[in-house]
Amino acid sequence: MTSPKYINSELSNQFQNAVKMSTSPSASFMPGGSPSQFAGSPPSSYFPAAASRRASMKTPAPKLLKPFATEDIKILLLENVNQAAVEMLQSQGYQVEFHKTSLNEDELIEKIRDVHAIGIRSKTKLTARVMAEARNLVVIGCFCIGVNQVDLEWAAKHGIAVFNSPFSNSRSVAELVIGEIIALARQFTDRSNELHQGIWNKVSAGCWEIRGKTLGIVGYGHIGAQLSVLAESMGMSVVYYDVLPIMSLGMAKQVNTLDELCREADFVTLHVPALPETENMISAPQLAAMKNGSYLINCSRGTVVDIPALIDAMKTGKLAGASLDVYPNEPAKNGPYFDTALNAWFEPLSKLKNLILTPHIGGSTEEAQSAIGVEVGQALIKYINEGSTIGAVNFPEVSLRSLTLEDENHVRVLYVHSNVPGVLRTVNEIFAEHNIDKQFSESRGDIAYLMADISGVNAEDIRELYDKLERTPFKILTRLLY
Ligand SMILES: NC(=O)C1=CN([C@@H]2O[C@H](COP(=O)(O)OP(=O)(O)OC[C@H]3O[C@@H](n4cnc5c(N)ncnc54)[C@H](O)[C@@H]3O)[C@@H](O)[C@H]2O)C=CC1
Ligand SMILES: O=C(O)C(=O)COP(=O)(O)O
Repeated sequence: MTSPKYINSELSNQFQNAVKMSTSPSASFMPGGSPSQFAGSPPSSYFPAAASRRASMKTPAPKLLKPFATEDIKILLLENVNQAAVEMLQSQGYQVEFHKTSLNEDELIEKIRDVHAIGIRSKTKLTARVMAEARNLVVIGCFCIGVNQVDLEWAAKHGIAVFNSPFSNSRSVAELVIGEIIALARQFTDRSNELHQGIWNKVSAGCWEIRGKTLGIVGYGHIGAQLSVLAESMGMSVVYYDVLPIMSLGMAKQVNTLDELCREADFVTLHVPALPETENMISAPQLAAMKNGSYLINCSRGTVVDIPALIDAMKTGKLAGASLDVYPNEPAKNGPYFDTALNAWFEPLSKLKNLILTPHIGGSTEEAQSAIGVEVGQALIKYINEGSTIGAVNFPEVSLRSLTLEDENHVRVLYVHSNVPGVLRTVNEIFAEHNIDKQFSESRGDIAYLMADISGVNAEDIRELYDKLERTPFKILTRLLY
């Protein structure tokens, strides 16, 4: 990491000056944080002992160490993340800036510059270009399942941990799909639209029960497996295709190829992540392999279905219906128009019969959103306050017991580094003069992460530890909590 991250407001005059030059939080900040000592471009990456004591003096109990002045931490929350998360983060004393929508790239670059943490959902694209502008960012919270919107590798290589909520909205998606299967089989969105226009159209031709039909699930993960159980309970047979061999639930049967699944299923539903391998996974050849008069449902990602090919299959009657919740270019905020300039296929699509179009609402239920808010909010707090990376999607997972105020002469070292030979020897030489209470290290690909609790250190020792770790050639990010 070229630009270090956190301020030391006590131990260095240079840093103190930076702190004095800093501005108060802008008017758009949510209430809850106290006036900030936040430096525009903080020159150091460690947390101040005196500031932490200041913070803990303000809140004497409980005895969980606030290892820095929590009110210095800035968090940007986009895309209307749930209020449960907003309140949790505010209650830590962090400065929380909240926006209902995602931001375009220029706005995002402007906003991300000084924040330590950002919370997003599926719309906000955190590209290398955007993240490179973030001077203090140490953690990203994706308040959703998908993490394809973040350049995970770049983030890891620059010491930025990414967390998500791997299954808090799975049930909501599975229930939506069950609703869509019945809606498509009975053409009920068409009947409803007709009656809204005063047209009574009582028909049974082309309308079916779902009992006894076959559901083909592509991607038998959290959502696919949950859906499998629900579908069987309603009398459907289930086949699934996955790149991994996965134990089936109930009577579901794994098939060997996508082609086989397409040939067997009456309903094909997609539950794979956005990956290069899943791009246009359902295109003309797969649609051709599907049964005549079958149905397609996509609640995964817009990249997975080739929409022009789907339009053709609907127009020829090959498909009797389809349901889309996700699209290649989704708008940043709610509003009257879908951007037809970006999505030339939108107009022909919108005119098709028995085609359900929903605005990416698969995970949008009260239950899912509050559970996600709590889960990701907690992960952010654990990482910021304690360095725990349990549940991170791009980082080695490491945790040590919670910090306490038992020993004031204690420091927790968080050291993200390149996974190369010789690091532990070097680091342990740096630690050698002190008492290491606990140390844990884990690697993931090119990145490794070491946490160590060291006791019997004074402010000077801490400063020295920090400087020495910062000078190591394999360092990506050093944070000290005390
Ligand atoms: N519409 C919405 O609001 C929501 C959409 N999603 C999307 O649904 C996706 C799936 O979610 P989960 O079930 O939680 O994910 P998961 O990670 O639990 O399961 C995905 C499954 O897909 C399989 N897979 C990966 N590549 C594959 C390939 N090329 N062919 C066949 N199988 C493949 C994996 O092995 C895994 O079993 C998410 O990645 C997200 O993009 C998730 C939540 C809400
Ligand atoms: O959880 C996911 O991956 C989703 O697609 C839901 O995204 P959202 O939180 O609605 O932007």
